[in-house]
Amino acid sequence: MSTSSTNIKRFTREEVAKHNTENDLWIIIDSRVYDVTRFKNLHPGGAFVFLEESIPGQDATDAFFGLHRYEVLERPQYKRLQVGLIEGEEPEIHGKINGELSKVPYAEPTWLVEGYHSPYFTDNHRRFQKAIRELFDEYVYPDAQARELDGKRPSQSVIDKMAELNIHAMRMGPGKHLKGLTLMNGLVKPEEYDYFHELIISQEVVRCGARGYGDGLLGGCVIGLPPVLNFGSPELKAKVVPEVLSGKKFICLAISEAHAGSDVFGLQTTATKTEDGKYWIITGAKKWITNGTFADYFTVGCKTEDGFTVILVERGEGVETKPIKTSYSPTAGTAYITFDNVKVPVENTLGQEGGGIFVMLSNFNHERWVMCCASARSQRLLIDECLKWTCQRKAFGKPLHSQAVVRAKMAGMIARTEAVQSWLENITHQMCHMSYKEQASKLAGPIALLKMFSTRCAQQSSTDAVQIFGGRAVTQSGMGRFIEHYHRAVPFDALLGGAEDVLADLGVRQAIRNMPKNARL
Ligand code: HEM
Repeated sequence: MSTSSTNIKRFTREEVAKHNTENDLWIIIDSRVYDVTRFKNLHPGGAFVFLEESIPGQDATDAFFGLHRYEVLERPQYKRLQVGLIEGEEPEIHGKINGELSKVPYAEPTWLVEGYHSPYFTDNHRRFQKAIRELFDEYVYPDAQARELDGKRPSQSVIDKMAELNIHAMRMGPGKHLKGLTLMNGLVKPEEYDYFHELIISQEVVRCGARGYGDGLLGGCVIGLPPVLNFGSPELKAKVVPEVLSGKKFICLAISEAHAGSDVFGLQTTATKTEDGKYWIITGAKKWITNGTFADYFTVGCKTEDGFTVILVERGEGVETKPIKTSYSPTAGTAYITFDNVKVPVENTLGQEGGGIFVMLSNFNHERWVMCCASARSQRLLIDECLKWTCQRKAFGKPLHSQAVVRAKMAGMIARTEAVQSWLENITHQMCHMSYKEQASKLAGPIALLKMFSTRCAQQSSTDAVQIFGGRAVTQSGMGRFIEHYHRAVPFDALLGGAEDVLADLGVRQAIRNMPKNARL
């Protein structure tokens, strides 16, 4: 036995082999030596596993990684079990390294993989991605894991950190609202900021693998603030926008109702004017409202005399929000909201009275495109998890990937993910070169079809991932915890922003409308 300069004791494998009894039991995992003599009786997997023939005093690396995620070794209570390292060896296995790109094939989009090229992303995008990833790995990822467990909304400290760098503002896309702001400590100038920068933020958020938290992290603002930005009066914007973008107040989009989801004309929440014409009186209920439980502002779709009108409501008398228990976590703050004779100044009307459909439609494209960014990136988590698992898990004496059926599932998963990202990058490029109006006329169909395609791919891949992980994909802890979470939450992706069939139909109807009158077979 020797002690290195870093004070870690070094043992030869022969020395470790002597600690091979029930009362003196050591094991080796990736060159690290663990004394599990006392721990074995507390081990969640039982004491007996340590007494099997191939374990006491021996290298248990393969046995360990067939049953545990790397993160188990990082927990402080287990780190303490390490008594030293093997002489002349260094640990090689690692879990997630903060800020780094995954080296697992297809786990990152091509533009981030060394040796590959992209016509769309510049060096500035690359520097931006690196800075965002470092920040999110350090602050967002740990908060996401903790909040998924306790169900609380994302910590204010994370929201403040993002506000400091103007990330909430950047999530609204390029535009006038960025003017004069310092973005990511000056890494990108407001006039340089484009949809590819925004795509990077939307894609990095979902790497935390916590779907409810992802929405909790001000998803409501991404869809609820644009109507204020684009259609609010200058006075209203001057009050609300800085409060929301600085993370001091929260906003959500409140359109869907128990009896009307995608069908905005079926809404029953009504807004009627007071006799003096100065106020709206709003009554009704909204359902499935992301961030609603903690929102201060509600961008509300209302039935009015002239049709459908969008009005900004501030939390106050007559507004009540109740949490809805969803298939993902309460972190998202999904709410059932009731408005009981809520009095709102008419100055809070967003856009024209009766022009609500225009307000909503102009919001849909960007909103659905953000959803595509998230869905496309989230599918890579499945690839990353499944490739690692199929390599480290041995069944019938061989790694899982030795089964052709497993490889075939992986092939589909990779092909679908790459197809979705490529189409997304193409559409993003179009957005960078089109006015908002052009985007509305030329891209509504393609974005709807991409969203439909992306979530179908995601659902197929998640079903395949469950098959690959087996029983582990249905438990909320352990090896398959991210797969379990993904599979549980993915149907939601396929609904928000319009159900798959509705979007598919929208895309094809637009194509039919654009058919040249003289085209014949
Ligand atoms: C320092 C060494 C070890 C630590 C700290 C440890 C810790 C844990 C923990 C925390 C769990 C709960 C599940 C999870 O969070 O993933 C677990 C489960 C388990 N462990 Fe270990 N373990 C160690 C070594 C081993 C070894 C060497 C074996 C096998 C030879 C083993 C077999 C199991 C089994 C069978 C389960 C149950 C797995 C399941 O429910 O899917 N463990 N262990």
